[in-house]
Amino acid sequence: MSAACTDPILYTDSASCLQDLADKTTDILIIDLETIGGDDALEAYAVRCPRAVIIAVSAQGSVSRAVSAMRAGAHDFLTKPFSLDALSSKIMFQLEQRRPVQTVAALPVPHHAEPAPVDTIPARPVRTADTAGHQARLIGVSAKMRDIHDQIARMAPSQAPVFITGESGTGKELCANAVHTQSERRHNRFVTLNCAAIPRDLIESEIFGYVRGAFTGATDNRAGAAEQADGGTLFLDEIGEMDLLLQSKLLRFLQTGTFQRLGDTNTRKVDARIICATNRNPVAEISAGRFREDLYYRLHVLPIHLPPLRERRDDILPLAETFLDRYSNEERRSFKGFDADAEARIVSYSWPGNVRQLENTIRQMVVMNDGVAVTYDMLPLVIRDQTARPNAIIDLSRERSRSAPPSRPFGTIEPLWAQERRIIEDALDAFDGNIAMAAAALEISPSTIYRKRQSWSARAL
Ligand SMILES: Nc1ncnc2c1ncn2[C@@H]1O[C@H](COP(=O)(O)OP(=O)(O)OP(=O)(O)O)[C@@H](O)[C@H]1O
Repeated sequence: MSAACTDPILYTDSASCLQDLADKTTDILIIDLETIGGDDALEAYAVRCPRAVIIAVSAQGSVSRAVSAMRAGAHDFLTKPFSLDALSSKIMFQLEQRRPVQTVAALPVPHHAEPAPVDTIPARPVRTADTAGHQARLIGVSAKMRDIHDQIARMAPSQAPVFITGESGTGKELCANAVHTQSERRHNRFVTLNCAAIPRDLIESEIFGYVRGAFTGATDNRAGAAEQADGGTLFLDEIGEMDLLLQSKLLRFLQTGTFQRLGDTNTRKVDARIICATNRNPVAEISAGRFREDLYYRLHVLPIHLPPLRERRDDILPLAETFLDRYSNEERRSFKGFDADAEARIVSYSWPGNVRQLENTIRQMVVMNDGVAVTYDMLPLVIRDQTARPNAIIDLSRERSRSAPPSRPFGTIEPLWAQERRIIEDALDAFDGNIAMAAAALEISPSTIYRKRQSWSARAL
């Protein structure tokens, strides 16, 4: 241990330790949980020293205590009193895991090729797509989209991470899939994990998996998205939704290719190319302290920015025609195209919800009408009338709940979700349905608004 630890420093108060850690490179942290004030405080250390080995020690030696410390960022746990030998072997083990990849591969560390424990159950069905054909093609004829196609073709053969930005509905997931299907990884899986769609405290187990007993309800061993994407591509959508602690774990994964399932002491190694996407401004997120700068630079190797649809109007008609064709076939309608007035309106509309809004609009129109040509009158009111709220078309549940009597289980007290809903809807009204702007004004992420809307729809059913 003395060979591994040079210049050990003993701190007896948390504040000065944290202060010093900001300026020092620290390899090993041995943290007494009772001294620092528990798991919440431990997170601060893990965030401050993402590369350090963290061994938590505590007088309370229960399994749940150890698991919660490890969820808060510790790599291992020791119950007091412990021998120096025990501490030393845990540190040496953790340091071995951090050796460069070729050394780790040579170690007898459980690799993904390790025979699955008998009680291992299949990974949670994270959304995946394999070779081309299971996902729609990324359509675009505008100069901006031609440039994107060109970037995708150049980036696909690389192993480097791709960082995709763009407003919601601009096609970031489709773009990520195009990178995968044009790469040599296309024969393996494309695994998508939408960080905005799962509760924050479950994101880690969804990415890295967990072992039985890691937390209440973990009754089996489960592989996470990273393991499912071995040999293929892991697409982390809405990466801005990850909390800082998990960001530091992701950083470790990117640096070493290794990770541990939640509650596991075995280190696993996978070869997954990472593509991530966000509809937030990553630089602003870094300034606001919500996104780790070092993680950003790790991920932001091959950037792609998808422009909003209103900035590439040449794409609108080809997209609209593709969707018309697709949904006419699906719904058994006879539409063959748009008449001149309908076409002019579709092309001039601002499409604040981007391609997703265009696709939903065409689909809705096809379901509600039939004929050879789409006429101006068939267009939803919000498209015909530019002054109408643009989100009306996609938010039928909201109208339904507005006309429904308010649910007030405790007399005059409005439930929190309803108050929240009112505030969000007012902000949407103030910005003419523009989710990105409403979210910015409320200082929340656009995906939070989407998520809330989903939960309101579920209540309205
Ligand atoms: N260029 C395109 N060609 C064909 N379809 C597209 C294109 N761009 C987007 N779409 C379609 O629009 C919808 C939204 O696309 P996608 O989910 O990729 O957007 P996103 O930017 O990832 O959205 P979010 O940020 O909300 O996750 C999907 O149904 C997708 O198939």
